[in-house]
Amino acid sequence: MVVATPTQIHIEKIREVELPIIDLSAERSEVSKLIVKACSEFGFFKVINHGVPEDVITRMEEESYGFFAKPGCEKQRAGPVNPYGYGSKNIGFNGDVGEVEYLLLSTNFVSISQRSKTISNDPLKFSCAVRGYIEAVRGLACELLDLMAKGLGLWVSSDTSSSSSSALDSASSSSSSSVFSQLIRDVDNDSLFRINHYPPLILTNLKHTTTTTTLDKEEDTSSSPFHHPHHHDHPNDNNNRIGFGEHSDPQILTILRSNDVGGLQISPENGVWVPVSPDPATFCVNVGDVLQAMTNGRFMSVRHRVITNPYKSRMSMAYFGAPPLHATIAAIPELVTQCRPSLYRPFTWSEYKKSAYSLRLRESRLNLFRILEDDEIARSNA
Ligand SMILES: C=C1C[C@]23C[C@@]1(O)CC[C@H]2[C@@]12CC[C@H](O)[C@@](C)(C(=O)O1)[C@H]2[C@@H]3C(=O)O
Ligand SMILES: O=C(O)CCC(=O)C(=O)O
Ligand SMILES: [Fe+2]
Repeated sequence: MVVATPTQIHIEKIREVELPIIDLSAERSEVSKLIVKACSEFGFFKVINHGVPEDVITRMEEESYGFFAKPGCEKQRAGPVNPYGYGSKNIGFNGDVGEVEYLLLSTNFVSISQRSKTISNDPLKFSCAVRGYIEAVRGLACELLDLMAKGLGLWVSSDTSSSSSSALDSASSSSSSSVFSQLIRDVDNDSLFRINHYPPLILTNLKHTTTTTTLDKEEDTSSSPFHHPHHHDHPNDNNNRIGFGEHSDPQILTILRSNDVGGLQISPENGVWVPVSPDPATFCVNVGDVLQAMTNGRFMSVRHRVITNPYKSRMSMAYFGAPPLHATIAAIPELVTQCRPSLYRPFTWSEYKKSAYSLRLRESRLNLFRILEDDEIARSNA
C-alpha cells in the first residue's frame, strides 16, 4: 500500500478545488458580491440559471459537430485563419501548435453570414444558429459585467431592486450599462466567437504511426526561450497531449461552454494546474487581460490550457467579449488610490491586440504595459 505523505495530500487537495458556482437567479446584490469575490480570488467561475435558452445552445452545438465531422478537405474550404476561418493544429501566427481544430469567427453578423457559405451546406441555418447563440451569450456577458461593476461599487442602476432581470433583457437595455458592458455593447466591438474541437488522443496516436505530425514540432522546443525541460508538471508525463497551450485571454471577458468531456485546466499559481470539471449545463466565465487592467489588478486574468482526453473528443464554444479597436483601456479612477497606484499605462485595444498577436501563446502580454515602481526599476537595473 502506498501511504501519501502530508505534502502529497496537500497537492491532491489543491487539485480538487472546485470553481465557485454562481446562481444568477439569486438575489442580485448577493450575486454581485460573489462574482467580485470569484474574479478577485480565482479569475474563473461557473454560472447556473444563466438564462441562455437550451435550444439555442443545442442548435449551435449540433451545427458545430456537423462541421467537424466533415472530411478534412471540406473543412479546409473555411480556412485558413486570416484572421477568421478554420484552423487545424496551428494557433495564432507565431508557431504555436496544439491538438485542436477550430473555427474562429467575428461576431459581426454580416461577416458570419458571408463566412457561413464556406462552412456549411446550409449557410442560412448555420449563420442563424451562430447569431442566436452570440446574441444570447453576449447578453449574459453584459449582465455579468454589470453585476461586476455593481459589486465594485462603480455603478448603481435604476433597476437595483429587480432580482429577476435576465441576461437577454440586459443585452437590449443599452440605456443602463456599466463602464465594462458598454464596451461590448458598442456596435464597433471587436468580440470573437471560437469553436474548438479536440480529437481523442488515441486517434492522434494512430496518425503518429504513419506521419510526422505538428505535435513532434511542438515537442522540439529546445531552442525556444520558453523551453522548461525540468517542469515538474509537464502535460506529456501521463501520455497527455496539449490541446491548447497555456495562455491568458486578451479580451474583457470569456464565456465558455463545453460538452461533457474535460480537459480545461487553470493555473492559479505558477506550476500548479487545477482541472475544471466539465458541465454542459453551466457556462465557465473568465476574466481577460483588459478587465484585469481596467480593475487595476483587482480581478485576475488567469492562465489556462487544455489537455486532450485519451478516448473522447472535447468540444468547446468560447465567446470573447472585446472593446472596439479605438477604445482606450485604463484603470477605472475609483480603483486607483495612493496605496494602489495605476499598474498599467493606458492603451487602445488596437495597440494591445497588435502586441498580443505578435507574441507566443504562453507569453505574458499585460506585462508589456506594466508601470514599474521606482524600486522595481532600481532592482531591474541592479
Ligand atoms: C498565439 C496566439 C493565438 C491567439 C493570439 C496569440 O498571438 C496570443 C493570444 C491567443 C488568443 C487566446 C484567446 C483566444 O483563443 C484568441 C482567439 C485570442 O484572442 O487570443 C487566441 C489567439 C488566436 O488563436 O489567434
Ligand atoms: O477549449 C477550451 O476549453 C478553452 C479554449 C481556450 O482557452 C481559448 O479558446 O482561448
Ligand atoms: Fe483561453
